[in-house]
Amino acid sequence: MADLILTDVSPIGPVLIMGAGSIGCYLGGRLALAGHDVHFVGRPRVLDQLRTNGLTITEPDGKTATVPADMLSLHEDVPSGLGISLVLMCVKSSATPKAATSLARALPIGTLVMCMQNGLHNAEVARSVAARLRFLSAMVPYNVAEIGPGNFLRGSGGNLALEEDEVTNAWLPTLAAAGLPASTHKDIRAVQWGKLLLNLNNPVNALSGLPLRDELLDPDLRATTAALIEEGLSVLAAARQRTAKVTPVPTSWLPRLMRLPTPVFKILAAKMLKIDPRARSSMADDLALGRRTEIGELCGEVVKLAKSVGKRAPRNEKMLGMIRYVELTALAVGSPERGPTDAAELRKNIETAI
Ligand SMILES: NC(=O)C1=CN([C@@H]2O[C@H](COP(=O)(O)OP(=O)(O)OC[C@H]3O[C@@H](n4cnc5c(N)ncnc54)[C@H](OP(=O)(O)O)[C@@H]3O)[C@@H](O)[C@H]2O)C=CC1
Ligand SMILES: CC(C)(CO)C(=O)C(=O)O
Repeated sequence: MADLILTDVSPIGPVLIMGAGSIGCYLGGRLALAGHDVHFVGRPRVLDQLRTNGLTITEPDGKTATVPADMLSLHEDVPSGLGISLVLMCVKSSATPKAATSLARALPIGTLVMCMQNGLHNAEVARSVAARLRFLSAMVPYNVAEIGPGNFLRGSGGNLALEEDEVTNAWLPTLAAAGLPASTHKDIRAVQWGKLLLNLNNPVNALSGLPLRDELLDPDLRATTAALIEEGLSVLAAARQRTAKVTPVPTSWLPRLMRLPTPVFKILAAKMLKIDPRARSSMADDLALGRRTEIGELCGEVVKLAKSVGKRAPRNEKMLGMIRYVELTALAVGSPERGPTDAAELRKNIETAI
């Protein structure tokens, strides 16, 4: 039953979603449900599902709504001449250069592109290949998973964070009215680093083969993530890089919190555990589909920052190597050939990395 309602067409110009995947379909779906003219650029694999089933959005409280297939504007290439007023860049980081190039070929000079991706440098990378467009950074705090054909579930909470600029400030009411509350931030880099520290859980989640909630309830897996975050925090301190708080508790508390016994963790981290039991990390999706992951944009950034201040980050180096190995052997985690990584062994590997 549809609990959310398609509303009237809005006064702003069309929005283009570059990369119709989990995040793109959720954000674009919310805007379409609010009556905006949304154009989705994606792969036939995803677009065919949307053509057959429409686009369904499910919220954490179970509320669901569908944009019918005949109301979706789906494209395999970036369309030109539509007067696009905003692009949401939702491809994985490794796809940014190609996606930015395609956008620049089709869209007018100065078109606003908000990079909604994890990691730190997508906007700069995009600018370096497509300087004629206006790329800004943003951060998505919540998880989105495809739970059925064309059905995208937001599995956790939080508000979008956008790089502060007069143009992003102007978009806030529109986004909020579409159910996408957002705030703007002068120091978006600090926000991105805060999110990156949380994303150090992505490889642990991906290797575990478990949904996020189950993974966070395993003490060895939590301790593995805690070890990666702890190292990240010490590198950030050495580099004097600020991080913004992106969780209910300050990021610096996370290692201690995550090492608590599970019954205590369950109580103290109750808000953090408000995750749909089906939610998994974006890196788990990548490994399951045999795709390149964003490990270089996550653990790789900690390793790079450490080098820049004459240090090393052995735990993040180790995790980077482990994920690269899985990518190279291209066997899905959880498949009979590979199986999930043993939690206690993973913890030992990371905690003792030198
Ligand atoms: N999923 C989540 O819960 C969260 C994800 N993020 C971040 O958001 C970003 C997007 O993640 P997510 O939505 O999970 O990724 P998905 O892989 O689900 O979606 C991206 C889609 O874009 C497609 N694509 C890539 N390049 C192009 C192109 N040039 N033209 C058309 N389509 C293209 C991809 O196809 P193909 O696979 O063929 O490349 C894929 O279908 C990532 O940086 C991720 O870290 C942030 C917060 C939460
Ligand atoms: C929301 C979160 C932290 C979930 O792991 C994420 O960013 C991801 O899956 O990439």
